[in-house]
Amino acid sequence: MGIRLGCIADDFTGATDLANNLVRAGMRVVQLIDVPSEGAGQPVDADAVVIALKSRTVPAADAVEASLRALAWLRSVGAEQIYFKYCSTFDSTPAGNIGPVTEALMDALDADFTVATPAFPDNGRTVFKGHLFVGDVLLGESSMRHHPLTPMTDSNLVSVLGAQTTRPVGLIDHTVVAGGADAIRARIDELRAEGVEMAIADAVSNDDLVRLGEAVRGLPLVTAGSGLAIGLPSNWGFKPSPAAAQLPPPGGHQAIVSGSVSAATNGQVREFLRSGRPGFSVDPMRIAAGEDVAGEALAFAEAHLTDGPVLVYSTETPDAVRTVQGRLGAAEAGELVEQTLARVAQGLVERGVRRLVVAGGETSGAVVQALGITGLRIGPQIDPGVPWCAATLPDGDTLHITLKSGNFGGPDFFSASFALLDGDAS
Ligand SMILES: Nc1ncnc2c1ncn2[C@@H]1O[C@H](COP(=O)(O)OP(=O)(O)O)[C@@H](O)[C@H]1O
Ligand SMILES: O=C(O)[C@@H](O)C(=O)COP(=O)(O)O
Repeated sequence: MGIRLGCIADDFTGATDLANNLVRAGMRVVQLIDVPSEGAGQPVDADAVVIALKSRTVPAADAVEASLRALAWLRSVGAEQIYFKYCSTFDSTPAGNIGPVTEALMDALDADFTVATPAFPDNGRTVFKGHLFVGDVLLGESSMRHHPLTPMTDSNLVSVLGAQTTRPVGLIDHTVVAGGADAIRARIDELRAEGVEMAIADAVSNDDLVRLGEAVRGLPLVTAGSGLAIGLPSNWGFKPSPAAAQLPPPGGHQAIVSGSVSAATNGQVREFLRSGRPGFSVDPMRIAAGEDVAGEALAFAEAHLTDGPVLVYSTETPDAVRTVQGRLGAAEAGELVEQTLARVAQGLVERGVRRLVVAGGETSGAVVQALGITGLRIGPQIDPGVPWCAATLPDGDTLHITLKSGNFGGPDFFSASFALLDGDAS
C-alpha cells in the first residue's frame, strides 16, 4: 500500500499536532523535518507522511518555494491527496502565507477548488458562519490579537483569506455541513459554478469534521488546521485507534525549553515555577547586549538536572514582549531568542537530557534543527494536539521530545507530560 495522504505543515508543533490526529484515526505516519534531500527517504513505509516546514512567518515567496519542494517530494512517493496544515488560529498576515501557499499548491496540482478550515473543536477552535472562535470568544477578541508575529484582529475568515489571495473565496456554512457529505458536495458544485475556488468550511464539532472529511474525498488538495485529519483516514478504510504508537522506554534527564509567548504557555510557566521547580529566565535584552545567556542557563540547569525537570524560558507577558520588540524589532528579537534557546537545547542534550519539552512553534523549529533531528515517531497524546515523540539523535541515541503548540495544553502541562511518559512507557 502506498502513501495515501501527503501533508505539508507550516510549523513544527503543527506538524506533530497533525500527525497525532492521523495516528489516532488509524494511519501509520512518518513525520519528516523539512524536505528530504534528493533521493533520500524512499521508499517510505507509511500511510501518511507529514513534512514539517518552518514557513508560517517567513516571506511569502520563501514559504511558496519550500511548500512546492515539499509537494514535489510527496508526489514522488505517490501521495494521493495533499493536506496543507496551518494553525488552528489561522496565524497569518495580509501578505500570507496561507493564501499564497494555497494558490501555489492549487496551481501545481491543477486543482480548481479547495476547502479551508482551522476548526479543531477538541481544542476549542470552532468555525461558524465563517467566523473563528477560540474557546468562547471570537478570534479577534482572543489573546491572538496580541501575537508577536501574526496578530489576528479579524475573526471573519472569508475576509482574512480573501485579503491573501486573488482567487474568489466562498463559504460552506454550518447548515450545509450539518446536512452531510452529499449536501457539502452539492454546495461545492454550486460554488465552483459561481467561479469560487476556495471556501471556508464551518465546523463546530468532530462530527462536522467527519462529514467534511467524507465530502472532500477526491479533492487533490485540502487545507486546514489539524482537525480535518479526524475525518480523512476513513476515506481509505482506516479505523480510529485509541492506542497511540508505542515509543521506546524513556531515560535521561528532563528539561523544558520555552520560547512561546502564548497565553497558555504563560500560565504553564507560572504553574511550574509556583510548584517550586527550578527555572532560568532568558532576557532578550541581555542577549542583544552580547552576554553569554545560553552559558548561564546551562550552568543553572546543570546544577539542578539530577533533581528532576528544569525549565529554561523566555516566555513573557504581551506587554513585556512588546517592550522588547519596540527596542530590538519583532523579527530580530524572535531570531535572537530562538537561536539562544536552540543553543540551550543542544547543551542540555550534551548534558544528558533525553526527555525534552519544547514550547512554541517557531522555537520548536529552531530547536529541532539545531539538534540535527530529521524525523519523529509519534507516541502517546499528552493533551489534544500534543503527543510525545521519539527522535534519533545524530549520535544514534533516542531523544523523547514533545513540541507543544503555544496555546495547547492544560495549566500543569509540563509536569503532566513527564508523568505520562514515565507511566506510559516504563
Ligand atoms: N521575551 C521575548 N521577547 C520577544 N520575543 C520573544 C520573547 N520570547 C520569545 N520570543 C519570540 O516570540 C516568538 C514566539 O513564537 P513561537 O515559538 O511560535 O511560540 P508562540 O507562537 O506560542 O508564542 C519566537 O520567535 C520567540 O523567539
Ligand atoms: O493548529 C494549531 O493550533 C497548532 O498545531 C499550531 O500550529 C500552533 O502553533 P504555535 O502556537 O506557534 O505553537
